[in-house]
Amino acid sequence: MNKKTVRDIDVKGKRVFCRVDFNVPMQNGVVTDDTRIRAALPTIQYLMEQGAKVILASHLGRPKGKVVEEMRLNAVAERLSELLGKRVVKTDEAYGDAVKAAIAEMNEGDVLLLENVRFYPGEEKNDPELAKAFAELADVYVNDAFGAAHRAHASTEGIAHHLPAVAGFLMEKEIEVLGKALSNPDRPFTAIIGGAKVKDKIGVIENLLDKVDNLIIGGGLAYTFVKALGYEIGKSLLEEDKIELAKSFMEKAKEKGVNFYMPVDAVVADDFSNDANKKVVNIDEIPSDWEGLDIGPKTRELYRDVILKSKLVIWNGPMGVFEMDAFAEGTKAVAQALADAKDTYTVIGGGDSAAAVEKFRLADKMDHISTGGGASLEFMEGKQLPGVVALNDK
Ligand SMILES: Nc1ncnc2c1ncn2[C@@H]1O[C@H](COP(=O)(O)OP(=O)(O)O)[C@@H](O)[C@H]1O
Ligand SMILES: O=C(OP(=O)(O)O)[C@H](O)COP(=O)(O)O
Repeated sequence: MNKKTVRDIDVKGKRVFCRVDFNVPMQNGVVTDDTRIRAALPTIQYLMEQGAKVILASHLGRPKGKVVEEMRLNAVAERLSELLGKRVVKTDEAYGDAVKAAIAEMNEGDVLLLENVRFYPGEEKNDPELAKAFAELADVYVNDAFGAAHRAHASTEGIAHHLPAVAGFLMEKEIEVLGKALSNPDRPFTAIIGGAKVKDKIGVIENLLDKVDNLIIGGGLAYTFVKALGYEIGKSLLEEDKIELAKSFMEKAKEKGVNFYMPVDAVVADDFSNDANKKVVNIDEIPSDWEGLDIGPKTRELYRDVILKSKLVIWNGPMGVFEMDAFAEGTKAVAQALADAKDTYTVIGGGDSAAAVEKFRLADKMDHISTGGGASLEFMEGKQLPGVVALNDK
């Protein structure tokens, strides 16, 4: 990465404003998945060891510029305290006199967590006044919030123009791993794209066709491609106005010599429910009243073979409606193949794919699970991430 990192600056005795992505799932005021908090620990612990006063800032959810009680960061501060084995002070605001007073009390190595930065309308608008107010709290800015790096907000972008601005270790690792995957990939290089956000992901496919040897399509996304081949897809997910684009991608794949893999069979159901009647059919035999909710057994085998022969695989988006056990087998099979592919570097991106890998207890078998869904996709599309661009060059 051509950006400075925490290693390139002296932080001893300095107040460090460190933007993290603590946008974690919560239920009834309890953090239900602390992956993103744990992912930021190396940077936080490094700053503590170096004698910095660590001021952490994050968003949680989308409160739209207002205080939403359930989106306060108190539970996050508690979880972080447990993980660090040290009390983390939490302020009820993210800037202003009370916050300044709390910071003035800090000793070297102390950690303080500001309130949800999205409680202020200026955050998402990247308001220069708010960016300045954040900057006034500190001497140095560190961005370790890879998951929010595709957002040009006051705490991810604006503030970087007022202070020495460097990347944290998580940011560095994400950019390095994803960058390596795209710039100098080990081959065969395979991308697996699934999930349901057809509109968001179709752009990624076009870009990936310039880079990969194999492109595997699954999940709800696949049916627009099946339709493009002229087959009946029943009530399966369809993005009607993307059919022509899907056709053009299949042609582009042929021109470029990219192996384009689509499901050859599917698990279809007569209802979108775990208890629906279901059966396995060939992909050109989907009954008109049924919908495809998972890839079938032949497809699972085909995809497994491709994965095992690959040296690098990036995976974004589940193969089926894995939240329902009846349609989880396809996603599980792909996750298992990735876990079994010992000589293959595996990168998982996207909230649901990461959750699926966790659900099947295979997370520790993957080489890299990205903390950013939208961010990793935008990065893989070749877009510049504003949160990274704003940091100081090496
Ligand atoms: N065949 C399908 N039909 C409908 N929804 C599907 C299908 N396959 C997967 N999905 C849904 O796609 C969702 C995840 O899609 P998406 O948000 O694009 O993935 P990610 O979060 O990994 O980027 C899951 O909730 C899953 O149930
Ligand atoms: O959870 C996040 O994005 P993701 O679901 O795409 O991984 C990030 O914290 C960014 O949140 P946002 O999409 O509300 O800006």
